[in-house]
Amino acid sequence: MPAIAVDGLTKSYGQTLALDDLSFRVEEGEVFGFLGPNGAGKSTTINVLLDFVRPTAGQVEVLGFDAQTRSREIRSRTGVLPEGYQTYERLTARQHLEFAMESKGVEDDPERLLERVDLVDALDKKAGGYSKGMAQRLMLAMALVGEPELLILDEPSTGLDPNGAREMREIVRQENERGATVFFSSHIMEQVEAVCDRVGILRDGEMVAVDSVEGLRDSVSEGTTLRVTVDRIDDEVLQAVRSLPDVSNAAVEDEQPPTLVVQVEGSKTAVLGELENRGVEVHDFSTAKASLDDVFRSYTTEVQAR
Ligand SMILES: Nc1ncnc2c1ncn2[C@@H]1O[C@H](COP(=O)(O)OP(=O)(O)OP(=O)(O)O)[C@@H](O)[C@H]1O
Repeated sequence: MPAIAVDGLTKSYGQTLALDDLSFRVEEGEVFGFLGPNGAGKSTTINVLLDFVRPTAGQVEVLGFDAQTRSREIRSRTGVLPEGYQTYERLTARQHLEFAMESKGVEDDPERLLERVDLVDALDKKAGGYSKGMAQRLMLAMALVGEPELLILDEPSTGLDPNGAREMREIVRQENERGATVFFSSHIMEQVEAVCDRVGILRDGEMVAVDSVEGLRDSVSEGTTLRVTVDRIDDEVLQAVRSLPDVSNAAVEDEQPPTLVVQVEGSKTAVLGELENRGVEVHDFSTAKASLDDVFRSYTTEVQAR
């Protein structure tokens, strides 16, 4: 049974088509990153999963339960960190957690939860005085209440400094090791790259790619960037490299020392071999995979590089 099964989900807000026949699965036990630019439909999708928003068309199941008719069962088994959190100024962290326990009908230990998110010092402090990062940590602790089967985190690193973001990633890993499925939306490539088994990229309400980070990287045309430092580059050499079958682009990056930057689809040895055949001495070379940022840009900008 998939943890999340979305089939033909469409959502219109009046004239605005927020989700357009969206289908995807999140398998049990995986960490799934849900990426997309502003307005792509990430929050709308999450709101449908939790039955805060009703679909115009389509089927949605979460943990095997229909999202519309069995939302109570879903919510009691799911930990949610919503976008645009709101803490209650007059309640302490402990009271927030007690409230979360009560509404889910589960028992948990507020102190242990706050230790996990590094907020135990604020146990009995009112949330009115919290920084943004503290409030976000508290919301995360609330999502963790009762060891949920599924965690849905909407932009979880909002308001967190780099340390907080790292700790958040660590918590995602721990929760996943304990057996939870994690579904989180983000604009932040690093977050997704570091913890996700698979990534789905949403654009204008449609899923334009779903794959592992590695698979997505391989799918964009600039698969690997090869940077070669040589003793000389002339036009003839450059043209010869450009006309190799696996090369999509080649350019002179630097004159001193002469450096070629080559986008290769397949093996880099053909490039190095061609240079050698032409009597060009290779001093040094390095390869870099397309970053997830490149992948994201290639799938979500108007003129797709594919
Ligand atoms: N309640 C609403 N009423 C009208 N239009 C809405 C409503 N909620 C969302 N939309 C529209 O639906 C589209 C998708 O919005 P959504 O908030 O789901 O995107 P998102 O990917 O979560 O964006 P962001 O990254 O900015 O949070 C947008 O065009 C948005 O303007």
